[in-house]
Amino acid sequence: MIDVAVVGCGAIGRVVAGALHAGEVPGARLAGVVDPRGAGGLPLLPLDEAIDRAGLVVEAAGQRVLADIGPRVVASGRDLLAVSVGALTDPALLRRLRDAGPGAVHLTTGAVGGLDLLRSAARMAPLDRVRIVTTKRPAALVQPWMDEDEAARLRTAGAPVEAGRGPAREIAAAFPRSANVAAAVALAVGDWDAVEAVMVGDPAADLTSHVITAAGAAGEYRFEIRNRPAPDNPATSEVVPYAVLKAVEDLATRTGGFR
Ligand SMILES: NC(=O)C1=CN([C@@H]2O[C@H](COP(=O)(O)OP(=O)(O)OC[C@H]3O[C@@H](n4cnc5c(N)ncnc54)[C@H](OP(=O)(O)O)[C@@H]3O)[C@@H](O)[C@H]2O)C=CC1
Ligand SMILES: O=C([O-])CC(=O)C(=O)O
Repeated sequence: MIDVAVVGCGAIGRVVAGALHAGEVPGARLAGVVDPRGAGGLPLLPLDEAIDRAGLVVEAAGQRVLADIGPRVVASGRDLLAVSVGALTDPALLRRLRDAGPGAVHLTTGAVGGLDLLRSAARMAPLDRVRIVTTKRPAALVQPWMDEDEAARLRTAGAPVEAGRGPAREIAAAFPRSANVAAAVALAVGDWDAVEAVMVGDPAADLTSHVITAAGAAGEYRFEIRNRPAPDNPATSEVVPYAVLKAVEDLATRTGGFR
């Protein structure tokens, strides 16, 4: 049985911690939740105690928190399941997490699919022309670094507007609550520079979409994902905590079963 600590009790962490606490994940149980805002009735722990008690720490709190706590978690010998994978745009953090050990780092597939096939194709030969176009409700894409005009252009958009376009490394850092998937694609193809990310705000986007395209010697790929936004955080797709729970279950039941 793995004891799991969940850091961050928002749209993702609350569902993950709730399912673990209710005994819904074979081989895993909740050690506690870390969140300065509280844990909505779930057992709340200070970070140090959570790391102490857990075999696996799930980060579901944001890119800055992953950067702050990640190296410490793996250095303590606990495994880390990272949700805010856009933090890995920082090469120094990526290196520290890779080298820190003895705990291992696992990444959730989060809001997207197709990463396994992209990884296989890139292993055969480098992929080029990799792109991810993310379309969400415009308000979810407003960022603190935007000037008034840019933020207003998004907030009042009556039609789709491009909010950002560039290398996955830049876009995943510029939209930390919305473009972790761009980092996930770059990590899957093993090349930050090969992946272009485009962020679109669309007032008619009832569903959040991620369209991933890639081409290379292995073939041509197009994955279109259309996710329902989480009711309490429209920047996050509702399916994400279930991707986390699937990863926790896979880690907890490494022997036997079908994946
Ligand atoms: N890989 C993927 O596909 C996806 C990744 N994400 C990533 O997951 C993150 C979490 O998403 P979501 O649950 O929707 O976000 P929420 O904002 O709903 O929840 C995050 C929670 O973490 C809390 N928190 C902040 N700092 C800390 C800290 N130091 N320790 C513990 N808890 C803390 C927040 O509190 P407060 O509000 O007070 O800051 C909040 O309660 C996003 O920021 C994003 O980076 C999201 C969607 C998809
Ligand atoms: O949940 C989503 O659809 C994607 C997202 O916010 C992210 O990658 O940060």
